[in-house]
Amino acid sequence: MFSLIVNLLGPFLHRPTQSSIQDGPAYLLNSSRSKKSTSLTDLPSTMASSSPLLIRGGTVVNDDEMLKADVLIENGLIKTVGPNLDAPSGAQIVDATGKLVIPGGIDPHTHMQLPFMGEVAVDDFEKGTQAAVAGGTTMIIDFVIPTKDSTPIKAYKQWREWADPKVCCDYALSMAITTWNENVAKEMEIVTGDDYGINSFKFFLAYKGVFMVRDEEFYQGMIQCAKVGALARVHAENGSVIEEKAKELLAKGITGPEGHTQSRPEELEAEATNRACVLASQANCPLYVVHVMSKGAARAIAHHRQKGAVIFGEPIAAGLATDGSHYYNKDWLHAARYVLSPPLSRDSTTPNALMDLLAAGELHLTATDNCTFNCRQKLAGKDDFTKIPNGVNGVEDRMSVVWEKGVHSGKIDPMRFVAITSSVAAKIFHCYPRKGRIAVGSDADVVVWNPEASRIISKDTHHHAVDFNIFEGMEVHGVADVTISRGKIVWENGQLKTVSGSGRFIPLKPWSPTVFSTIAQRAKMIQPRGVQREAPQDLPEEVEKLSVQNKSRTTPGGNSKISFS
Ligand SMILES: NC(=O)NCCC(=O)O
Ligand SMILES: [Zn+2]
Ligand SMILES: [Zn+2]
Repeated sequence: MFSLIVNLLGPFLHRPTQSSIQDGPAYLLNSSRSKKSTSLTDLPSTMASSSPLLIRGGTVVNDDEMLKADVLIENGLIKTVGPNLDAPSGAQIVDATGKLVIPGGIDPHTHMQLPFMGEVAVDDFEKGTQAAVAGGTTMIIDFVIPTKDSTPIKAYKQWREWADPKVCCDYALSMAITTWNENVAKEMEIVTGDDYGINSFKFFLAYKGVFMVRDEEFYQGMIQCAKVGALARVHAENGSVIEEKAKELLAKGITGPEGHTQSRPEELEAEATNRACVLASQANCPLYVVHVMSKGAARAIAHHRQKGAVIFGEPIAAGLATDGSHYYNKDWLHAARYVLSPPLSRDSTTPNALMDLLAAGELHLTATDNCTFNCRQKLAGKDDFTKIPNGVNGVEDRMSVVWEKGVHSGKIDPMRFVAITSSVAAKIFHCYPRKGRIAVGSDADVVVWNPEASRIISKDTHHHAVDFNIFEGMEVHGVADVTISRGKIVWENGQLKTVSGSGRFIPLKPWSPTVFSTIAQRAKMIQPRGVQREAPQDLPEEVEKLSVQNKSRTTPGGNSKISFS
């Protein structure tokens, strides 16, 4: 299969002597952030002093090229990319013959140790990032989610305290806006500054009473996003109608996990996605729709993009590889394991359709929404499906699932694979080419990917803390043989070699050019326009008389009491 792909892609395979970063963001090289920031002069001693690594004999794959080249890594960075490189003294050699050398995966949507629905997700920042690197992902973007009575900055500090000592690969943060007031607007501006490194905000249109915001709050939040150069992200479902439907189902005695999917029909995802796109256009704000689970939602995104809106669509591994038939399984626990929101599609053709849209460029990148609750935690909803903690695994298996459904099935080539698992995320979140590219000067987050190997996914062999796997028994081709994080091997020969806390926080700058170039220009074109007029004159006498008569006239059947003010 792989040799076939290489032959087909012959014209793309060139052999430059060296690749280089053209537009590396200078701020990353002289950052003056807190201890856990990304300054390259502030690497942990384990990394700074690690021996050079030479990856030999592989095919380097970026989102726009495939080339036979060796990759030399020193001090956590890619030092050289080129053919037949000499090994510096003391270098460790990684043999990549017959394999691909790809940028480490970036999962832009995870919830490690999220407190949610009365439970805390069991994959914490340590287990979650270990699972990530075991599957070839070397960076996650997790969400700070303030409760309604907290503040963005307080919550941000909490997330950093949770993550910094535990992460085994690099990570960044996105932030949810769960309430709206002047202080929130002010803190949004603060956290997009250098000291915090947030460049996207997520709005929930679901989870009423918990995280959900009203349309006017969402609209105001997006206006603020556009002002501070941040991307708006949205969980698009109609939370108010979902709540009503859930009550109806419970009243009819439907208490099992099948009620979860029936209370959240796909139309409610499509409606909210469409609404989010409309409101984003009104706010002239770029929009990123997380976990696109249905054809209707994808269609809404495509419709608005065709009208020129800047919108990105993110399907997740679960939605690409499983469907909603599980909710009707006779075994309650089996069905409950698949409860996430929006739910898996009940249309069994949806997973393939979502992959087709990724192939066609109508959807743009993949994530996981990794948010794991074990069987005991899922049982919190045994008498009422609305109490089953929402969330599933994915961070370990995403790369293999996307390879299987995309490349192995012949829908996409390895370059598109790199794009939708890594480079597009790096571009959207403004850390490209530091991340998401094999190039001189980039962070040495590199995976030796074996396109010929296959594995069977199972809870018995995965590295998550959770006690089941929604992909259980699935055979996937494409396996991470070696994962390198910041120049250190963290996964090899089926063994983790991680150090807790060795991952770094990656501050993300606002005004990503991938996201904002058209938005900024459009802002200039759509300034509100007033009309210069003479001051209104008094009405001519005969018109004045007529309007007095009209006021006193009664219509047949009486005057309407309806007021439109
Ligand atoms: N998706 C899900 O069911 N759980 C995590 C929270 C969210 O992203 O909605
Ligand atoms: Zn969500
Ligand atoms: Zn999520």
